[in-house]
Amino acid sequence: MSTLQISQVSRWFANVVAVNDVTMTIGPGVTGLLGPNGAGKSTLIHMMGGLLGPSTGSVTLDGDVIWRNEQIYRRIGLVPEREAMYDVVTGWEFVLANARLHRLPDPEGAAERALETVEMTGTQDRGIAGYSKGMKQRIKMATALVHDPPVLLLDEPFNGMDPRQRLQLMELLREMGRQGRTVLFSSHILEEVEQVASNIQVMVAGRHAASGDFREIRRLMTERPHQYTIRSDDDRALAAAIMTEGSVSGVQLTSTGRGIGTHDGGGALHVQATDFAAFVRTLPPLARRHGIRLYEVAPADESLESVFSYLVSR
Ligand SMILES: Nc1ncnc2c1ncn2[C@@H]1O[C@H](COP(=O)(O)OP(=O)(O)OP(=O)(O)O)[C@@H](O)[C@H]1O
Repeated sequence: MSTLQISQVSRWFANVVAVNDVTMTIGPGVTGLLGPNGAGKSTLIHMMGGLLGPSTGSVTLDGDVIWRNEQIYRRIGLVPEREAMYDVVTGWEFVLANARLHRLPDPEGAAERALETVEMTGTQDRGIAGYSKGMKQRIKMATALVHDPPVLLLDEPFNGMDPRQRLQLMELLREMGRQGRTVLFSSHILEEVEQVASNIQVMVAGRHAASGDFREIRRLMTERPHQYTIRSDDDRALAAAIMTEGSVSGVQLTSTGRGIGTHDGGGALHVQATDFAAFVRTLPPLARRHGIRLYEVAPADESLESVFSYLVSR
């Protein structure tokens, strides 16, 4: 059982701060590292995998510093995001070469086991150049697993996979977690992370924004104030009616200048609801009671960015 500890870690590149004062603990089982593009996930994974050193702070595995510690690399397997591989060799040759680089006592046996784990024995003698994205991903996975490491790090492993390959990889990661390995993978898709990870760490703009199981992360996201844009045949009357609702914390009317109160095609009502479920439930009967016709109710801030910025600003 292995534990990665990231303590007050920052990493910058010239004047770009990629990772900003992050502290987190990653234990056995599957952890999802969730965050939008540019959040610093790859940089953090590279530091955990020993490819990069932190500018400040420390990254350790079971108490041992990872950076420039050759001995520790035997305990870590890293599946990088980039595609580049030695296309001229076969899957078997590639995995075997990695087994030899690790100076394993039985490189052939290790390569065979790793290829079996990722279900690539049937196609292991074909050139990598002819593999699909998912197959390449599995070969990368086999090279990361060839020395049977207790820690497995994967950078955006589901990118470019078709649904079937995605399900297979999810099952493989779950299995690795069940075996007691410490598995961490990055993703920018909450649903993906939810399905595999028992623990989620959220990163936004280089900072550690939240952590917990998917229920806690979901709750943080759904209980945040929701913004809606509403169009109706009488926005002004609707605004007045909505203001009496307990689930609403703010109402604002905008118009195109042709008069508020009648639907002129450009005006709208902007509502901030604190209780998302209650608001959605009460709006239609409320409009009916006041004889107002609803044309459109649209969430105004459903982008991933806004969800994450909310998490960060808590
Ligand atoms: N080698 C580098 N040199 C300069 N800037 C870098 C370098 N590596 C990362 N960055 C910058 O650090 C920030 C975080 O990048 P990082 O790749 O870690 O994020 P990410 O969450 O993995 O995003 P993505 O999913 O797009 O890879 C970005 O602004 C990126 O441009």
